[in-house]
Amino acid sequence: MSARNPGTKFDLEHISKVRVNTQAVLKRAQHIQGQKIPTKQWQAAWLLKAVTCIDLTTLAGDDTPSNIHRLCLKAIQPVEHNLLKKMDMQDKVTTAAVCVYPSRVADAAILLEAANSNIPVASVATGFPAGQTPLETRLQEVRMAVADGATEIDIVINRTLALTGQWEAMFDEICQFRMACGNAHMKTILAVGELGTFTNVYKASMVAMMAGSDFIKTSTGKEAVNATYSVAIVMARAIRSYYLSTGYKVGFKPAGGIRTAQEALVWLTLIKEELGNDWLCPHLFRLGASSLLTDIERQIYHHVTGHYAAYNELPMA
Ligand SMILES: O=C[C@H](O)COP(=O)(O)O
Repeated sequence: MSARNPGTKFDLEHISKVRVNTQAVLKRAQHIQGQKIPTKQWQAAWLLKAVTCIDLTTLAGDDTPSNIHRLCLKAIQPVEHNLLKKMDMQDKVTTAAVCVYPSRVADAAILLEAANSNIPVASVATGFPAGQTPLETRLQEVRMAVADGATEIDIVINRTLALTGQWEAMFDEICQFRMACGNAHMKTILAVGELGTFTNVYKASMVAMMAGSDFIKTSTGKEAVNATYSVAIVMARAIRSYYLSTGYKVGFKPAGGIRTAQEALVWLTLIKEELGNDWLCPHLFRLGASSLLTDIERQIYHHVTGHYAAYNELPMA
């Protein structure tokens, strides 16, 4: 991770002045989508970069110790060794983190320690996904996840406070979550699909960063609308503006519904264009995804071998 963001004082004047130009954002998003993604010869390398930025996630009601173990083993070796060798990759490639519910943190932490891996365990918390539980319960959840071994905490904001314009109250809550995180890095999920306007998304991004978030994250993956390119542009502009005024680089994590290698390439392009190369690393960019890796593996296999035979699938006669 880069230097921790210590946060700033709550700046009501700055927050009240924010007005986002929706048309300009939509136009920019269209432009990014129409951009040429990396040429074929570079795509395997870009896809490998995407793998190293994935928070490999399972957030399901039927999660058990065994599927958490499988998730961790996949995070330790996300791409087959032979393929890496063919790409002249000597380094170990792992995903950036695993991301699980608080009750499953210990399962992941114990397995990763036994496997001698330092892949961080990220835990969602604070009443994920809706955040509609009492503040004390939400704080307690953060403390328990940290005690069980999570070194990254993905908190959800209180959308009620955002939608009723109580930005300072939201700032105060996030500051308390930050305290409860201790040394763990804090990613703040805005649940953009429930914030109504781009202006609210920008304001929520700013408040989250002022309160000391190390990352801002689009979505829980459980809202009807999750990570979109237009919302990402709004959040990236807020990150850039916060960096210019404080000198601190806050990370960005799109999450929810990201399933294909092609989308991963667009996300990397967007970050490169909006925030620059510094952000193209796991310290400042994560892809939150439960089912993206399979397609990336398939595409890497295709690029390396020249075949489109379905990787990890039975060959057709
Ligand atoms: O935080 C990560 C998201 O919950 C993952 O969403 P997804 O299951 O749609 O990939």
